Amino acid sequence: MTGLEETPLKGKERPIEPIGMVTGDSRPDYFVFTVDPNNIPPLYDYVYVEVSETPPGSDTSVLVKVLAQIRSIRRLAVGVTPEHPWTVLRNLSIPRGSDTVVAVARILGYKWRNRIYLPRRAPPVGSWVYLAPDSLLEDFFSVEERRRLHVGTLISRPTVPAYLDVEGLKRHVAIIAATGAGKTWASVILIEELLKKGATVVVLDPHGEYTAMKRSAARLGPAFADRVRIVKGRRDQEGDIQYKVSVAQMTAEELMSVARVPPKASKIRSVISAAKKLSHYIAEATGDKKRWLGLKGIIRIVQTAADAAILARGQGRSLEAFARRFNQLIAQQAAKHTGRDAREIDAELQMVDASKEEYGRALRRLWLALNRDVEPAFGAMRYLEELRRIGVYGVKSLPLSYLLEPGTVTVVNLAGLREEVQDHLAYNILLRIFNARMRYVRGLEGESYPYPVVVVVEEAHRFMPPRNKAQTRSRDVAATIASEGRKFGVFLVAISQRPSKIDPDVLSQLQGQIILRVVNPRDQEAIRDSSEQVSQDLLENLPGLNTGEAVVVGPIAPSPLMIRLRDRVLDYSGGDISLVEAWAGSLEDLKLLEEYRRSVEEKIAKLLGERSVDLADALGEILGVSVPGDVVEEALRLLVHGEVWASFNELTSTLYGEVHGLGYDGDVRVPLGAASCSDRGSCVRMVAVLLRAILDDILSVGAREASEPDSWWS
Ligand SMILES: Nc1ncnc2c1ncn2[C@@H]1O[C@H](COP(=O)(O)OP(=O)(O)OP(=O)(O)O)[C@@H](O)[C@H]1O
Repeated sequence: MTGLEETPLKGKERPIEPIGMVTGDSRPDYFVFTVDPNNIPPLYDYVYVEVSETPPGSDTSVLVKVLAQIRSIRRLAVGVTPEHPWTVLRNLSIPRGSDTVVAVARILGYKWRNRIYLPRRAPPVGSWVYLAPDSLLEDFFSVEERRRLHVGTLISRPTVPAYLDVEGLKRHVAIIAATGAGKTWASVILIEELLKKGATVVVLDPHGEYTAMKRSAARLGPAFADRVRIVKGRRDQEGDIQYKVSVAQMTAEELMSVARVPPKASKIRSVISAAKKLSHYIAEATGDKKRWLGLKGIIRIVQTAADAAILARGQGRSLEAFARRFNQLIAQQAAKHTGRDAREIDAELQMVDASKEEYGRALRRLWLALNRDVEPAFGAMRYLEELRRIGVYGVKSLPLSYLLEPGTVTVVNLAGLREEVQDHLAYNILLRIFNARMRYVRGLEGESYPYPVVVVVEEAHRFMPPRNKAQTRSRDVAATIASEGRKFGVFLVAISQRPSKIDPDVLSQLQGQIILRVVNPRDQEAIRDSSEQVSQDLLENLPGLNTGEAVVVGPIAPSPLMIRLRDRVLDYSGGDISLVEAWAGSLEDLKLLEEYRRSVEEKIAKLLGERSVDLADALGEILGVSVPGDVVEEALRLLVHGEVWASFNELTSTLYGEVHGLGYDGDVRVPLGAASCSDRGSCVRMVAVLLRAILDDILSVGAREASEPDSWWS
């Protein structure tokens, strides 16, 4: 049979008018057709041709409707060229509609017994091309009702819903797009649909963009009002509960890397790792884990080591004197808290010292690091104190039940944390989830969870960069989840604007892809390299997508889909800013500045025992250097807009701190009463740290202890 004879429905039989005819290059995967100039469909619309095929499992050929999507349309000039001068063209009358319109259509396949197959034959030249009716598209792209995730409509057919297949999540998903193209929107829609399916979802959210979902959860229905939960990484961020990592379960190396102790600071490192080692023995001997196992406990041990080193210097400067003093001082502190006899605890510690080689070795390391100068101890305390202020590192880990709950999305708000800490928390959370599922599946002892978990990782390139580009803790566990998560029911949804900056081993395992507008050629290449399903012509279409339009490929889509994402129900923040709101926010900042000023003035007055004070004078008095008024203003601004941490060493009357923001990043060390300002920047930093110390009541020890009662995990 020739192609024309094969064309099935002609003349009167035709239920709908054709809009074109296959005229050009025709292959099993695409064909070129000439379009009726009075009936030109839009780009990305769907057409079909009827082709005789022998579907798999069938031994006779049948006529099937092969669906195709229009990927390009051109009008060809007839009789005129762009070289024709205007004077000639003006006098030519070319009737409208007489030009030749040629379209290229990418074949998507045909449906046979509920499955999609790709044809083995090219549509015959001369075949009629029809606009696909909605019913054909609905059938072609249908997903079984209980498996479907309703994410939008077909890009060119707002009347045809687009569904993803929840079972496709087993092969993981990447959401990729240029910045501002709608990645977070897409992920929020996916989360809405997963919630409706009763999924357990965890979102690692470095910018705190997803926290707004909680406020709008009830919009999904009354049953969903409590289904969004926020766990915060930083004490002063938005969240229902603080995430906690048990310091005791971290290695000393891990602790020092999150505390950012430089590799070259060997004495400080030695002090921290020795104190950490000792904390286990001291907690055991005193029976008071809460007091000694967390960061506070390790800081207490370092402080005690510094005190013991100073005392030992006056007593023959020997390791023995140091160890004796150290054990005594620890025993005294422990006795105060436990009500036990100090001598009894001291004797117990001496026994540990005598019997446990590790204990003696740790004491020796402390002595070697501190016998000449106790500065490394203060350095160590500064690093640990900075980490402690974040609030995430404590005695016990937050129980997994706060992170994983059936039918609930838990947003882990990582905003405001340094990169190392974000990475460490991501690593800790991914590992706990993976292990909990593995234990459940294998029936092992320990923390486990009975339902599959979807982990959404925003800014995935931060956590899983290529091995040769950057080192992160979370990459290896993400790679393990990407390759083995399927077996244990842990699925990744990784979101990024820079796929080229995601480890290719991980990216290639994310077989489902939701790709929105991508302009950068390197990122387009990364997408092509990671997925066999993204054809060159799809890639070429990516820069032309509008915000909220996406290409979906992989097991999550019934067939490669081009969709317009639906409106979301849940809110998120971090979309384009509204200028009106932003400027109104600046008035809020002014208010906050005033509040800070008033609060500092009151606290300083109390500290100095006066009724009222001039802020610049009073700060100058505490520091021992004159402080100009504009420096105080700038330091207040830094408190409002930046991040300022402070800790205080009573023994040396020295304030330590760290400042980030407004171009003042840096460390600060201020001997109170003997400070000096080398330049304006250092002066601003110094005053900001002092203000922070005053605001947080850490200049008066009694007030600090009172304001921070030990919680069960800190
Ligand atoms: N499907 C959509 N329909 C309507 N508006 C949308 C859609 N998707 C995104 N937008 C709007 O586009 C803007 C950017 O969206 P979104 O924040 O989701 O992008 P993003 O790719 O996550 O950006 P970033 O890279 O900054 O995280 C927002 O203002 C959002 O409201």
